[in-house]
Amino acid sequence: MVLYFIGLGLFDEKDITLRGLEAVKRCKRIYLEAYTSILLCDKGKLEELYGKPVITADREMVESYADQILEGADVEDVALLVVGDPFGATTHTDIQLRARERRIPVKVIHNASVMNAVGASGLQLYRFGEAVSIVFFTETWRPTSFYDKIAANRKLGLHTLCLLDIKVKEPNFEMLARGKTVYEPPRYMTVNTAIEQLLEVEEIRKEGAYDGSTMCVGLSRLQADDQQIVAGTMKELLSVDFGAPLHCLIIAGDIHVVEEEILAFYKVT
Ligand SMILES: C[S@@+](CC[C@H](N)C(=O)[O-])C[C@H]1O[C@@H](n2cnc3c(N)ncnc32)[C@H](O)[C@@H]1O
Repeated sequence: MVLYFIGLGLFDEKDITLRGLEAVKRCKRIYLEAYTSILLCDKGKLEELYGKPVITADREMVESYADQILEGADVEDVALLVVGDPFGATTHTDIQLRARERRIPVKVIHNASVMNAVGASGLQLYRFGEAVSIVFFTETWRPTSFYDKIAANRKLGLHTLCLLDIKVKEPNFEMLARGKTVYEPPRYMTVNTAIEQLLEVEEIRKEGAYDGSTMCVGLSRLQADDQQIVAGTMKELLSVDFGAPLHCLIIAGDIHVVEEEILAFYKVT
């Protein structure tokens, strides 16, 4: 029997591949990785399409309770559905390794992923450096490891794909202090917040990795009918409304003449 990792694609229930759908129909148990799906996927619509129940697996379950998912996968097919591509920016290494240890065959059914932001932006894959994640700053936690990576990329003239934070299952700390566990609604980082944070870090580090005049491309809701791709300087993009989730950002390095022509179509108006 098989443990399937099945990509759901970038937007809604219609983006699963035919190969993915056939595999889902064979599976006895279907788990949905909750992390990005909370913002994008209507579990009810998936269940209607598949004609069977779908179990939400939060990150904790996927990472720490992989055994629950694997239980019985040696006698029946089990699927783990992941928004985007199963291995796009997350590798699910732990559950894969445990499946292999138990000699459960693993099959991956790929799909479109946030990595398609590269092509969608008109910038060229081979001119990209290391991707970074930008997480929400809090009063006490303002990690800036992305700064050095962006600086290194830009020194080499390379573009940087920035994945933006999603907060799921975040406890309300006031309630926690009163002994009650209540979760905040899920939230996602906008292109605007990402740029504000980036500029704040540049203001502190002052190493000139980028500034308000650095060319960027903001992308939101890729694959949706109302997807947005807008090119402009950091300062210009600050006032663009990118709409509903999800968002990501590309910080351009040196822009090739062909890339320039495509970016002109996406230029902020
Ligand atoms: C961990 S990554 C993506 C993982 C997913 N497995 C994949 O392959 O796309 C999640 C981040 O990618 C970006 N992202 C995902 N889907 C997107 C979309 N449709 N449009 C714009 N950005 C997206 C957001 O910044 C989001 O926080």
